[in-house]
Amino acid sequence: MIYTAAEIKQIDQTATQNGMPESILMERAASAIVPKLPIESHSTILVVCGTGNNGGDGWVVARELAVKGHEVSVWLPLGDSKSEAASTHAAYASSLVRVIEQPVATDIVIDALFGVGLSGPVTGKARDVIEWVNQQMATVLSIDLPSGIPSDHALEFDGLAIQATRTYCLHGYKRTAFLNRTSPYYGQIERIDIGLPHTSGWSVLTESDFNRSLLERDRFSHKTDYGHGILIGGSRHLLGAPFLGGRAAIRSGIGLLNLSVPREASPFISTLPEAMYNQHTDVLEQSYDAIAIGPGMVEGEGMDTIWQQVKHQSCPIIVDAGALSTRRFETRGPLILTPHPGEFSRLTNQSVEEIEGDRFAVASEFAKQHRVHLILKGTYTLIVTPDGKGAVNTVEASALAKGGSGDILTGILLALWSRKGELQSPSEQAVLWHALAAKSISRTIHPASVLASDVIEELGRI
Ligand SMILES: NC(=O)C1=CN([C@@H]2O[C@H](COP(=O)(O)OP(=O)(O)OC[C@H]3O[C@@H](n4cnc5c(N)ncnc54)[C@H](OP(=O)(O)O)[C@@H]3O)[C@@H](O)[C@H]2O)[C@H](O)CC1
Ligand SMILES: [K+]
Repeated sequence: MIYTAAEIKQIDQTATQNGMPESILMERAASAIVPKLPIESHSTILVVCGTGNNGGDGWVVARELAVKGHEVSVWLPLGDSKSEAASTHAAYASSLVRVIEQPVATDIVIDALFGVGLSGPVTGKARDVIEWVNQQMATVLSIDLPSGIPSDHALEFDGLAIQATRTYCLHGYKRTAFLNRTSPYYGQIERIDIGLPHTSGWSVLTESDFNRSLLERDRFSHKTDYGHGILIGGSRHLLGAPFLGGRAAIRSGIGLLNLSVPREASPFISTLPEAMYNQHTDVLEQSYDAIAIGPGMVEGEGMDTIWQQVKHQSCPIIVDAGALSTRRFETRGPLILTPHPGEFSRLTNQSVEEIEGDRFAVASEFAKQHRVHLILKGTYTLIVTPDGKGAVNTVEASALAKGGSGDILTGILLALWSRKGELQSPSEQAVLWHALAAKSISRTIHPASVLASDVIEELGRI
């Protein structure tokens, strides 16, 4: 689960009001973190504590490590704790550890300077402290967040934060763990359960969330059980995209596929004989289980006429690439938009920087406002439902950073949305499958060298 700072504070406050004091939560955090710390018996440890509750967590971790016999120093560069819970822990812990005035080089630095209480870019003496930590050769282990990293968005982030080796995120992840600008500071991330209830609208997708039964087939099934979709794509100069999407749809198990392509694509039809063909100028007569429109399309070239027909269909409609260029949100069935940040910038009139700096909020707002399913592509693709809730894909695959990848995702989406509503979250599963196939093929072919078609062939191998 992923939380904003305000959500964490709310959960914290509810717990406190119902008899679960912050000091106990700190205790829980520390006892969950300490066994996970990559610390050897001879390691020297410096815990850098700030004045808030993040510092309080640091104090309890320091105490526990000292009790276990480690050599621990605590540095309070910003002065004594201001929080009551943290001060209580500090009072006892300071009798067990060495409190130092000047920092010394150690093997391990535990960063408990700032957590979700940081607001805006770091000011004052803390800037020097962060720079000092970043100059050390030590393994840096951050509690909750790498200090200096904001929790929710990167819009005001000025680049000054602790570079962690590893970050232990309390209760849930923070949004900035999945933004391009801030995620590198986290190092490896690990979530720490502190026994609070989960209430977030955002979840994290990992490899284990991929539903492997997607690939199962009933021995008595028929092609119509797996859906009939149509992919409309291509333009005079972009003829490959619909074929990539179509092949991906077939490799993702679609029962029947129509490809609607421009007349100029005729020479390529023999490359995908498994599909049935239409031309863009044909009337959409049949009803389909899902429609995908856009790969390789450009504005003009009959797009408006095609859209007029498509929008009256009541099945799910996946809109990608060229078909995203105009704001078409009125459909009878579910509408699934798949922009990359540049396309999303044109849809929202916000800059790419604004979108990338605050993806979760911008994507959620847009999905709610237009009542659409949104797949905002990127290293951490967001999959948002019309209620503004969503998931972030954390299966990273650098092989996807090339032309053709989006067409493949559209094909997988078409196949999964065609399956007559039997799947729980077709968009999430499609994004995962796409990333897993790319990750899998990258084990035998270097990611820089992987072709979009290689990813398609891998779909059936994971
Ligand atoms: N439910 C949970 O997950 C729990 C998490 N816990 C931990 O508590 C912190 C949050 O603690 P909080 O006290 O709210 O805040 P911090 O410790 O992160 O930081 C507060 C101090 O930061 C100073 N500050 C704020 N902004 C700036 C800035 N731009 N530059 C410099 N300094 C800044 C602020 O100082 P002021 O003098 O301005 O007030 C505060 O002193 C959370 O992250 C977890 O680690 C709890 O353990 C309980 C449960
Ligand atoms: K921290």
